[in-house]
Amino acid sequence: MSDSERELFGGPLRYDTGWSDHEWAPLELGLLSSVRAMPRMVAGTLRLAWRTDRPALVTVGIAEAGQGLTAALSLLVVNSVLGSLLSGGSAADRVSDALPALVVGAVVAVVGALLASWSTSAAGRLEPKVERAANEEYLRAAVRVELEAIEDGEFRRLIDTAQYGPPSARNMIGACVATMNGAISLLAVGGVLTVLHPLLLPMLLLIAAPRGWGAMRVSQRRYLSVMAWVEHLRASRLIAGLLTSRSAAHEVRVHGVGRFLLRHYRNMAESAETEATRLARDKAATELLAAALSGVAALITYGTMAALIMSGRMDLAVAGTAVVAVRSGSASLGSLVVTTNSLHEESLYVRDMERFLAEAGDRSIPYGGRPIPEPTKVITLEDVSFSYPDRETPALTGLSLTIPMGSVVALVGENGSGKSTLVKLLAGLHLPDGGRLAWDGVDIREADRDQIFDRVSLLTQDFERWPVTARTNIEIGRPDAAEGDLDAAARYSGADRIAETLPKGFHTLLARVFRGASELSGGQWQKFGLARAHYRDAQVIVVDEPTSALDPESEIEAFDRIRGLAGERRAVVLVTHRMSGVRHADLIYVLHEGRLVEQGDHESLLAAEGRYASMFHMQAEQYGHGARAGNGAVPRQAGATARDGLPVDTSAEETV
Ligand SMILES: Nc1ncnc2c1ncn2[C@@H]1O[C@H](COP(=O)(O)OP(=O)(O)OP(=O)(O)O)[C@@H](O)[C@H]1O
Repeated sequence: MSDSERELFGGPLRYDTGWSDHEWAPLELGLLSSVRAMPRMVAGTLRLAWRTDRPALVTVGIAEAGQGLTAALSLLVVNSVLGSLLSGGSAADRVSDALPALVVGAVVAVVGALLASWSTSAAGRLEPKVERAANEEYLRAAVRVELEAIEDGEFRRLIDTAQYGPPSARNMIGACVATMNGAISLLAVGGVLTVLHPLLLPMLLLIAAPRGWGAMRVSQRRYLSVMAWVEHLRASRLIAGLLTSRSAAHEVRVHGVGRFLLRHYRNMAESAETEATRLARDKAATELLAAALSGVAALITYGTMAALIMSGRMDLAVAGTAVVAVRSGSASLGSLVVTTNSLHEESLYVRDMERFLAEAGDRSIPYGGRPIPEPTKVITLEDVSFSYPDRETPALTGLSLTIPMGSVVALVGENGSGKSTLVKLLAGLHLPDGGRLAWDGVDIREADRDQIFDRVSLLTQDFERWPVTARTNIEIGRPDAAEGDLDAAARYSGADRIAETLPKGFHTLLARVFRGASELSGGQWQKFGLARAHYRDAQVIVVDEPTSALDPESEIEAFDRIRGLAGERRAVVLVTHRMSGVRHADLIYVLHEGRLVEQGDHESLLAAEGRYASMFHMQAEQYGHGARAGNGAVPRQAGATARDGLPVDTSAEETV
């Protein structure tokens, strides 16, 4: 770590995401522990593949076992050929003796090649299927979990890590096939050697073990080097990004941050180079040590073999076969180490995904439940309380109120008073901790939640700006509708006029990052949001701060339109800090610290001179219009609007 990393970031720059927990995974396994962990990892992959495409898996299995058999057969062929070549007689006789075995060897080699390509094609078929199946399982589980799980930081980390599960499951197929291949060839070679001479197998292990250890160590060193580079690279990319970013451009120039960061950039590059040199030296030393150990083992093995041959206890042909076997066996072991390592790393992500699926299953929104009467007449809350898991003070306490259909209900209160939380409870996104929330007498805990979702239209402050076309941005309000009235929805909110100005009208992509796309202003987006809420055509329409980005004229229009959404069978629940929008609501609920403190219509609440009245007057007085003089009437014609769209008392204005 460089001084600059210490000074700028307080240490190495590591991500605080779920996947970063596994960044060091390849260093966790030693030679023995990887052998021990192999059956578990292979079994996990096989289970996944079995669920996805059994014929392909069986094909891979047969082809791999067949390849093991061909490896064993080819060793026996080598033994037989060497036996013929080293026997007595003329050279021509010896070669013609060896000919049948050579032909068998050629056939075995062809069969082996065919089996290898059969296995490759079946594994290639299996891999994308496994990834797709795992991806679908992951995404299906993710969209069904309760909102509370989504808001839980630990669970979010799990969702984040689990997204790497599907590609890892795919990679595991390849790694598993390679591991199986290595293990089967090793077994085949071991089996043949044992048959040829009982001492040959221990000799193979003796010579192959240092190679395996060396391969494992070199791969770990290489990984360590990559990781050291990654952290440096990450830090220098961050600095380079800041130096060229638009948002930092002002301070980079005026405050001299450019010079400061450039100095650190150079400092980090220098220490990265020093580290790279050190690692290269270390790697070379490890490789040398592994080669020396392997050389010593080879010396012992070949020395023993020579002694055995000279004492007549080993046939020369067997010794020749053993040399070939030892070479191919140690190569198999080397690649086995590498593939087991990657199998281990990938399996960690697959395990995370399995953990996610299990937890998501426990935290998912249940299917089915009691049906809700159609159409709903009223939503009632009786003594409802709700706390967020990580908060000590409840967000809502003892809340009793009703939302009758056919009315406009406004929720007002200071920041953090619980309005948005109440909205989430109404929409069925959270369940109350205490009390009862019922749709026409059906408690939400027992109700069919999908039916509730179906009857709610949600336009929140941070409603989604989908990176799709303008048209789909409205139609996504009810994505499965056979045919909705797009024109009426767009006309309703004024989105039609915005679409006219877009290069491809309603077919314009709304996402600045893509070529040919357009971006809307905040207020224009809100009009699309309103159109979406209209298009959804639901029974309960919840609008949370719908006008914060609108200009005064549009805001007044928007409030009129939102009120217009209410019908005999519909209710509009309006959350806003703009008191001008609240005035015409049929019912106003005033929340304070999670409790309902006042309720009534605008006139009665003003007359009560309580919290609502003081909030209303305070907002009006801010603009110096002496709202207390009148009843706080808000002009409904754009011409008489205050410049910022806040309540204006026209009679007071005349006085002023
Ligand atoms: N996802 C959350 N996790 C934990 N606490 C939350 C969460 N959302 C809101 N809260 C807390 O619950 C309380 C009520 O918040 P809520 O968002 O319902 O208030 P609000 O009246 O809508 O506020 P605002 O006017 O600022 O939108 C606050 O104390 C807030 O900090």
